[in-house]
Amino acid sequence: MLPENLPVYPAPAKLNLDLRIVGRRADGYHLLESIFILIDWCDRLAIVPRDDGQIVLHTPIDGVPPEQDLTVRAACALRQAAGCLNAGADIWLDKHLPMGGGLGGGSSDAATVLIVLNKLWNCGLDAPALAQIGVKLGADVPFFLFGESALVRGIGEQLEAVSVPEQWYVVAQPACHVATAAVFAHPDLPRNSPPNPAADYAARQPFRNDMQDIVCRQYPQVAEALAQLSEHGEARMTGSGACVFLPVPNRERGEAVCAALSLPARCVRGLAQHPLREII
Ligand SMILES: C[C@@](CO)(OP(=O)(O)O)[C@H](O)COP(=O)(O)OP(=O)(O)OC[C@H]1O[C@@H](n2ccc(N)nc2=O)[C@H](O)[C@@H]1O
Ligand SMILES: Nc1ncnc2c1ncn2[C@@H]1O[C@H](COP(=O)(O)OP(=O)(O)O)[C@@H](O)[C@H]1O
Repeated sequence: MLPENLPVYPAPAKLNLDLRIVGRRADGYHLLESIFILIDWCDRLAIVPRDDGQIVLHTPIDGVPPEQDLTVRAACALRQAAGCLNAGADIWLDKHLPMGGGLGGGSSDAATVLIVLNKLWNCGLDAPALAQIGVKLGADVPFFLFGESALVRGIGEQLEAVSVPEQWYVVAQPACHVATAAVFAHPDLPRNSPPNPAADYAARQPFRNDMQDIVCRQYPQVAEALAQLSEHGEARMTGSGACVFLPVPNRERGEAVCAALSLPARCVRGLAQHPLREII
């Protein structure tokens, strides 16, 4: 899928271990408090600069026009912000993460492009400048640029590091795509969880996801996936779904749970840091 002999840049997925809606902005966007972690399930990208000013995605995704792909939008936004208007790039994306699954794949792809092209084009932008570009592409992009477990607040732009114990997870993939905007617009969505600014893994427990009940009502496949996973422990939905996850003590246990489910699932490990952390 990627050309041979080129460096491969990973774009890891995220899980929302805890997700609360604590209010709403004047423009209708919801204010969240969420513990985000990175996991070792990744899209893979190859990125090579070109000097004719063109940004070419060689691997368009079915149903996503290249100019709307978050990789291309990230490259264009960086070029604009850095003022290097003649910079171009060849981009190849080897997509592994389910789309619209609440795993943040598109945002992570965008973050990886920002990190890598900031170096390859010698833009010299610092992390806050990249995050400012990123949040306009997607609410989860600043988290991927932050590069470690975080308490994320606002709509995704306020980040604070959180120490999360090393952990394995089973991630199960119901056969549906959740329309995030419709879930946020639902009249019965809980919007008033009490704010709790403590960036502390233990103090925030028990974890929950304020979007989960509405999504389960509207998508029986998500409810069924949660019911199956819950037979093995405390399962929850990630983001606005559709994927659901279960913490497990080790890989062996995770593989055994996957084998017992009747839907696609994989055992993944939490990452302490983004694999590109050293070049962020
Ligand atoms: C809830 C999270 C948690 O990570 O879900 P996932 O997308 O990862 O599942 C994200 O914050 C999702 O943010 P984002 O990725 O920007 O959502 P989008 O699909 O772009 O938003 C679609 C629509 O949902 C509403 N929206 C989105 C984010 C937010 N904090 N409040 C909102 O009210 C807005 O109407 C927006 O136009
Ligand atoms: N590179 C990309 N990868 C995934 N989705 C993309 C990409 N570029 C644009 N999109 C669009 O963004 C939507 C949300 O993608 P994704 O980040 O995978 O979901 P989620 O926010 O639920 O984790 C997709 O349905 C797709 O239309």
